[in-house]
Amino acid sequence: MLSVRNLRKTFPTPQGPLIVLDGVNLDLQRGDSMALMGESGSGKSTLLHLIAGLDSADSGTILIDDQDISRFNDGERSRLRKKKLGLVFQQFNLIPSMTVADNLAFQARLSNRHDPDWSAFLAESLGLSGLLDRYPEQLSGGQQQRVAIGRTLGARPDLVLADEPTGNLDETTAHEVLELTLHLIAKTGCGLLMVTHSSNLARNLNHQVTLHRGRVT
Ligand SMILES: Nc1ncnc2c1ncn2[C@@H]1O[C@H](COP(=O)(O)OP(=O)(O)OP(=O)(O)O)[C@@H](O)[C@H]1O
Repeated sequence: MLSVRNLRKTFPTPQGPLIVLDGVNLDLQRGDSMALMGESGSGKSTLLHLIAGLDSADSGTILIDDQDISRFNDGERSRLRKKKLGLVFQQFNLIPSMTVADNLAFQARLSNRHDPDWSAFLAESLGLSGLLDRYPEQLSGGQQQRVAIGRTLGARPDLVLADEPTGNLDETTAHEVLELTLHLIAKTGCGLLMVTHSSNLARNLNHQVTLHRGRVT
């Protein structure tokens, strides 16, 4: 479902162009999970942003379900994000003025895919059923990230892109949140590409790749 070919990205800097991605190739099938690792500054977030259509590559192709999104204009990219992609970040990015229930339903409502049964199933699976009337500031970090993951899966994305989703959590909580996420990813059959610095966490995903000197190894 995701196929990245020969992706190149440079950033202009006062010292000249900085080559961050120098011919990246990557494949991810539906229902599969992949950990994207690499040292700080190796280009992991840059790659995720390109796949999410938040930035443009210099050259190369990004096929999502056989559509080359690197040729998409801004409107097409934003429609793609709404219809097919789910994004999860290290910062939970919940809406502080909304309850857990409304945060959970937010993405699905935006995509016209709100399904109360699916929402209730996600809340139950993520251990959030007893917290639906609370506000984000009344939750722990792990609970907040579980809401963020439920909000993303609520819209039934085909591909979830997660940038250090457990980076703000302690190790035990990070493992718990990841386990729940992988269980739900398997249940929905979507793909997961997750940036992590932790080889302990990466081990739980089906595939592990590393970005080094602009390439995936
Ligand atoms: N908009 C930009 N302009 C110039 N340089 C940039 C820009 N965005 C990122 N970079 C540079 O590109 C390189 C890759 O950054 P990126 O954030 O993708 O790395 P990363 O692997 O995600 O790092 P970390 O693990 O620290 O989050 C870094 O050297 C960074 O300074």
